[in-house]
Amino acid sequence: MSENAPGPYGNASGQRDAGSERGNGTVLVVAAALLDRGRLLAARRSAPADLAGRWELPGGKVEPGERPEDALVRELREELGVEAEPGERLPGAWPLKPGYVLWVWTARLLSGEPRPLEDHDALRWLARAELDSVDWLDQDRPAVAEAALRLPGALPGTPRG
Ligand SMILES: Nc1nc2c([nH]c(=O)n2[C@H]2C[C@H](O)[C@@H](COP(=O)(O)OP(=O)(O)OP(=O)(O)O)O2)c(=O)[nH]1
Repeated sequence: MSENAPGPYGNASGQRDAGSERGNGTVLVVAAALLDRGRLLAARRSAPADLAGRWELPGGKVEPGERPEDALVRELREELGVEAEPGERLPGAWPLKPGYVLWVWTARLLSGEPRPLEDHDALRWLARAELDSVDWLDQDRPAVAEAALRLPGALPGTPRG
């Protein structure tokens, strides 16, 4: 996989975190579809005000020179207090606010129990049928739908077999 910033969003404008830019003006945000015992971890943001109270996949911005997978491991350690191992990258690159793009990996817990140490004030493990029970950030919904495909159990209304 390319280590470079995703291309299609390179001309996006708006306020950005210059320290996290990856050379084409796009800030790469990495997040985890942390999967454990058939459930996905959802995290409720505590800041900034416009995102607080909404649910997301835990993660954060890739720092200059940092490999995205390393950033993911670092963010999960800082935010949740766990050691985790990235698995597959979900197909897709999802635009967030202007100038930010989201890449998501599945991840599995190696040690620790997630706690909302930073950026979040609540965590929930959700089975596939429970994914709609939290108010996801709008921009996260496509990534969550992709992650849902990695959870066991049919979606309501999906024919079996
Ligand atoms: N981590 C994460 N951020 C998301 C998601 N969806 C979404 O719009 N964002 C936005 C929120 C922030 O504007 C930006 C990521 O910032 P962050 O605050 O999580 O990153 P960070 O831990 O590196 O931040 P910082 O406090 O070090 O600046 O992307 C998501 O699912 N996960």
